[in-house]
Amino acid sequence: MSFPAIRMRRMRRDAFSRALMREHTLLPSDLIMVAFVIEGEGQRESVPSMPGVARLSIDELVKLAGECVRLGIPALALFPSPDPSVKSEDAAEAWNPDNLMHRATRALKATYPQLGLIGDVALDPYTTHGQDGLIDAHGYVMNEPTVEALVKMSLAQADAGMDFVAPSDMMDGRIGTIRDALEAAGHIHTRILAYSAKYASSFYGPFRDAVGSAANLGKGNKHTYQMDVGNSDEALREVELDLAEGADAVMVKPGMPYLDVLRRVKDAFGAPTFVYQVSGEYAMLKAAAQNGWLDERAVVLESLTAFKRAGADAILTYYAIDAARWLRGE
Ligand SMILES: NCc1[nH]cc(CCC(=O)O)c1CC(=O)O
Ligand SMILES: [Mg+2]
Repeated sequence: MSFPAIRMRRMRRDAFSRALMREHTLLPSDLIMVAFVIEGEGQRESVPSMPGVARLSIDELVKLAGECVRLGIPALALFPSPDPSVKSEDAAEAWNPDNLMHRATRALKATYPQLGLIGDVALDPYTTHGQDGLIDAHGYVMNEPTVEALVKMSLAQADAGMDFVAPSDMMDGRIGTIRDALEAAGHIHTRILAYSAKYASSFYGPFRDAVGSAANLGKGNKHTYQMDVGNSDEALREVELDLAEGADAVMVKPGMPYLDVLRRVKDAFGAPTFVYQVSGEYAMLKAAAQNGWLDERAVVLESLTAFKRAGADAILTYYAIDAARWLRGE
C-alpha cells in the first residue's frame, strides 16, 4: 500500500466536505444576550472598560430586546446597575417589588413575551460593601442569612415575570431553598439557572465597573465563596449538588479559561450546561480588535464555537447581538 493510505486533508479540500464533516455549528439560538439596566429614559451610558457595551434605561432595553427577537436570540440575561442611593447593608432593594429589575422585567414581558428573561440573583448590586451576600462584623459573607435574602429576591423576580432566576452568589444550599420557596408560592414554571462552577476570577473586573460594585468592593475579594482557580473536581461536586437541589440548568463561569471544566461538567451529568463569556473576556477581544491586532468577527465566532465544542448548550455573551448578525450574514 502506498503511503499515506489515509489522507486527513481529503475531507478538508473543499468547502462542501468541510461542511459535511463539521461537528459543531454555532447558531443564534445558542446565544444569550447580556444587558445592564439603569434608571431614566433614553439613557445609554457607556461602560469604559467594555467598549460597545452600554447600560440602558428600560425604554432602550426594550429596543435591544426587539433586536434579540429579530435575530433569533432566545433569551436575555439582565443585571441591574441601581442608583447608589438605594444600596444598603441589608440589600433590601433587591426584593422591592418596584425595583429597577422588576420594572424592566414587566416592560420587557409586556412587549416581547416570547423572549426568555434571566434574572441575576445575588446581592452585590444592592449592598453598600459590594459583596454578593450579607456580612458579619468581620466582613465574612454569612451563608444562611444570605440564602434567606436570595429567596426573597427570587420570589420577587418570579412575581415580576422572570423566566429564569439565576443565583450567581455561590452560597451553599441556595438552589434547594429557592426551589422549595418557588414551589410553595406556586411558581412551578420558574426555571433555575445555577451558577454552579463560578470561579473567583479576575476576569470580572469590567462587570463590577458596569454594575457599580467595584468601588464599594474596594480591595475586597470573593474567595470565601467563589471557587479557587486551581480546582476542577470541586466543580463537579458543586454541579452535582445544584442538580440534586433542583437546578434546571447549570453554568460554568468564566468561559474561555475554563473550557476543561465545561467539558467535564457536560460529560459527567449531561444536564443543560451554560457557559458565561464574561466581561474580561469581552474586554480582551474588544481591545485587541480595536488595536487592529485581531480580526474581531473571526475571533469572536471562533471563541463562541469553541464553547459549543467543549459542551455548552447555551452561551451568555455581550457579543450575542453582534455574533447573531454575523452568523446571519448581516
Ligand atoms: N453576582 C456577581 C456577578 N454576576 C456576574 C458577574 C460577572 C460577569 C462578568 O464578568 O461578565 C459577577 C461578578 C462577580 O462575581 O463579582
Ligand atoms: Mg454550590
